[in-house]
Amino acid sequence: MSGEIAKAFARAKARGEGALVAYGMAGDPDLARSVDVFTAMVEGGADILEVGVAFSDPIADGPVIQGASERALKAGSTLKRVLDEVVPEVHRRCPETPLVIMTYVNVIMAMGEERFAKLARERGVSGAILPDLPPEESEALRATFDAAGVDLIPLCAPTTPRARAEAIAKDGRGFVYCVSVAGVTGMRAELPPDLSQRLDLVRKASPVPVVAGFGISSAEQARTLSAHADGVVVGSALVRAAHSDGPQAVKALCADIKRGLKR
Ligand SMILES: O=P(O)(O)OC[C@@H](O)[C@@H](O)c1c[nH]c2ccccc12
Repeated sequence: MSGEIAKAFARAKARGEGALVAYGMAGDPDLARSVDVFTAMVEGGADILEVGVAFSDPIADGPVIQGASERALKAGSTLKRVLDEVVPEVHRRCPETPLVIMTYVNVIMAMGEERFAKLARERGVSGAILPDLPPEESEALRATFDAAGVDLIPLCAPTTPRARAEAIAKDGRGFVYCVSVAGVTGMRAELPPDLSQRLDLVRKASPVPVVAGFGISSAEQARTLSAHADGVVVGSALVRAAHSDGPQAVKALCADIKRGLKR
């Protein structure tokens, strides 16, 4: 375990707050300016940063993040450049805030799992989220990441059977990412009514914190979920704010959602 992620959740909890995991696309609109977006998230109160690395076929992403992914690729963003140019600078500016790489398995395989884990750790990465990682491969990859000190953060979906969700949670590193809705990333007006109950079940089985993500964009949604989760992930709403209004809007939206997470 990297330890930094556990500490970030503990700090939020000690302040009586749920944690905000803020997602941004590294390289959107370009590498240097995405560093300013991540910095603004932390200024707005984000507890953990999810650093998106663009991939040409982002199957789990809706239109907002797909658009960001295309802009990032056009700006020349690659995993190597994100680890060389984005992660170290965000880590230097925000040394307390754990950084989690979020990308697709192919991107990691192209670099080599071991090389990625070692380089990521050296540059200041605490964990990784790989939504298309097949379950059969997760054990081997978890061992490789464990050896380097990078937490492989598991996801569970609404379609994951209860026993399976509990097993996933028991092997969780960093935190468990509970996906709120079946489908792709993107803001939603309504979250499923059984989400709270699912979170309660996973949380009971989980030795690590549990967060809800997908579809969350408002303080009100964050408030509802904070009774059932240790934190929430906000992605598309922040990516949209960054694209249309820039870092100050990102900071304001993070601060607003953090208000919803006060217990
Ligand atoms: O965009 P949303 O609906 O707020 O969801 C979070 C999400 O963006 C981030 O965690 C994420 C971006 N791409 C993903 C792909 C799969 C799982 C999670 C993600």
